[in-house]
Amino acid sequence: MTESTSDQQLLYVNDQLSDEEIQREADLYGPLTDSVRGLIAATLQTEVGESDVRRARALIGEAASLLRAKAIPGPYGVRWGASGRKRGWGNAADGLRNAVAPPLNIRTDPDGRARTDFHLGPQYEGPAGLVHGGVSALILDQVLGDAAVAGGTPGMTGTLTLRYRRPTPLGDLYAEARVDRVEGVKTIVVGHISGSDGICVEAEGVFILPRWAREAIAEQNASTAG
Ligand SMILES: CCCCCCCCCCCC(=O)SCCNC(=O)CCNC(=O)[C@H](O)C(C)(C)COP(=O)(O)OP(=O)(O)OC[C@H]1O[C@@H](n2cnc3c(N)ncnc32)[C@H](O)[C@@H]1OP(=O)(O)O
Repeated sequence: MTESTSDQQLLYVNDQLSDEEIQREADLYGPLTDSVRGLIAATLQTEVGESDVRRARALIGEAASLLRAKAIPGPYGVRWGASGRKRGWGNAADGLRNAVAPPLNIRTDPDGRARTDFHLGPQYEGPAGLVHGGVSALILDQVLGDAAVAGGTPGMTGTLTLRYRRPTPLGDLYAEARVDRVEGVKTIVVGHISGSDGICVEAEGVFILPRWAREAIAEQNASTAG
């Protein structure tokens, strides 16, 4: 195992928070994240005068100092509470505490399906009035990955193949994914994003349970059997 792999594994933390504590945190930080999303859109769209822009900068700086007074030093990582509920709240695609993440609320089924209705505002623009192709890839990577997790065969994205069939409009959109097949440590998932005119982007992903996770599971199984 390389040093960076073991450093990365330190970011998987079981912090034993109760479901009530997790919910309290979600109720506190979720709205903060939404406020910052609103700020990002306002920063993009504002046409106020120079003095108001300068005043807004000072207020934002004050808010950032307030929040930084007590903060974790690096990435959020992935945390589990006492009941096993997982929080990837720093995730760039759907982290509850990450204002960069599009506002996805992905629902999953244990048969290996995931879906989400979502809205992309002006901060996700690529071509004029249209969704940036990289943003579509980000969303599909997450939705397909969540389908693999829901089906019980999680993995890191090994390969993600996209076909941009028609321009994706900003606004109300839908994405879904399903596990197509499992081949050993590889889970092949297919999905798409659609808008009001139909499917805009199709995706196929190969999600692979990494070697270190396979070794950890094998060690756990050996110690249980022994
Ligand atoms: C707990 C999990 C967290 C689960 C987390 C859930 C969140 C999901 C959503 C977030 C998704 C992300 O952003 S993930 C971040 C982006 N992805 C990454 O950074 C991955 C970087 N790459 C890697 O870490 C690695 O290369 C892996 C894990 C992909 C594969 O490494 P490995 O595990 O050592 O693989 P290895 O033993 O050589 O090969 C196993 C099998 O996979 C095939 N294979 C190997 N690489 C690839 C590949 N890129 N694309 C296709 N197939 C591949 C091999 O041919 C072999 O097939 P066969 O001989 O068995 O047929």
